Amino acid sequence: MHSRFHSAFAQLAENLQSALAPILADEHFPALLTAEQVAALQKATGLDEDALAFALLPLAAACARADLSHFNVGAIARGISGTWYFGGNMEFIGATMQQTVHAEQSAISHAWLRGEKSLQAITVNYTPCGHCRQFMNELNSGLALRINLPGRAPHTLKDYLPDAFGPKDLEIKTLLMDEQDHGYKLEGDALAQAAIKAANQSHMPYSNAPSGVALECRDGTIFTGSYAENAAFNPTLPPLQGALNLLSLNGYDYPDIQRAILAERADASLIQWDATAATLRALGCQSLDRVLLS
Ligand SMILES: O=c1ccn([C@H]2C[C@H](O)[C@@H](CO)O2)c(=O)[nH]1
Ligand SMILES: [Zn+2]
Repeated sequence: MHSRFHSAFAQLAENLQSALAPILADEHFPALLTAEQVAALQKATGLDEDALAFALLPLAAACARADLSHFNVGAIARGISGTWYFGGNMEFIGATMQQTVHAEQSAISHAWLRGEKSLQAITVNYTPCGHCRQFMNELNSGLALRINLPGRAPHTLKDYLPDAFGPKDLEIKTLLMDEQDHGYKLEGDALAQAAIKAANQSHMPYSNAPSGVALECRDGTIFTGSYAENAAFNPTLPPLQGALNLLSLNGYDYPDIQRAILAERADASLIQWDATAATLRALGCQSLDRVLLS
């Protein structure tokens, strides 16, 4: 089991610990539970889905990388496929606060990048901040998304974001997690192709500037992140954040990054290159290349 889970795991109920132990045994447990695993955990614990998600939250919070605040937020996004995706907040020392990933964004981006088509619910250990409520309002589940918080009755995003501003106000019909393919040809080596593929799936209806990042670890594993824009612009999740989030959730660390590639258009209205290079440099990674989409 990855060391970040040790103390949270030790505090879980015994029946949950026994059922989870084989799932968590892999150092690179992908921080998600398939529908079958969720069903098995329910059977072992007698918990309903909502109660099980709350019981698992300490493990999601253990995925947080809150090196600045030491405030660990955990979230579990439940996909319509039945898979559950963990998320934790990520802070990047040596970068800017704007690079931070909130736990809700982490879980949602995780689900999206793993091919989930829509979300049913999200369980979080603290009340979601305004930025996260706005981020969630970009999703194709819309205001119907269920939000479960400890000690509160389940509500929907509609309750937590009254009088909402969103994609509709800008006449945008394609929403986050809707299937998208911007059709750029896959070229170059495997890492370059992974970055282009991620850019092809990006959600950028406001700028029309696709981008994707691919990170290669020393053991050859590749993680990709797609750019996810938001109607309110600032809650946008850059492509590097998506890739770093997956890498970290899968039990890898920044020194494991061997090579990084950003795919974007040279003539785009918004450019990721400088922010991507700056954040990677802060994490000790100097080897960033750029593939130009054309
Ligand atoms: O809804 C929230 C509010 C805050 N945080 C994180 C961001 C930052 O890392 C830390 C302090 O705000 O908590 C979240 O992940 N979700
Ligand atoms: Zn937030």
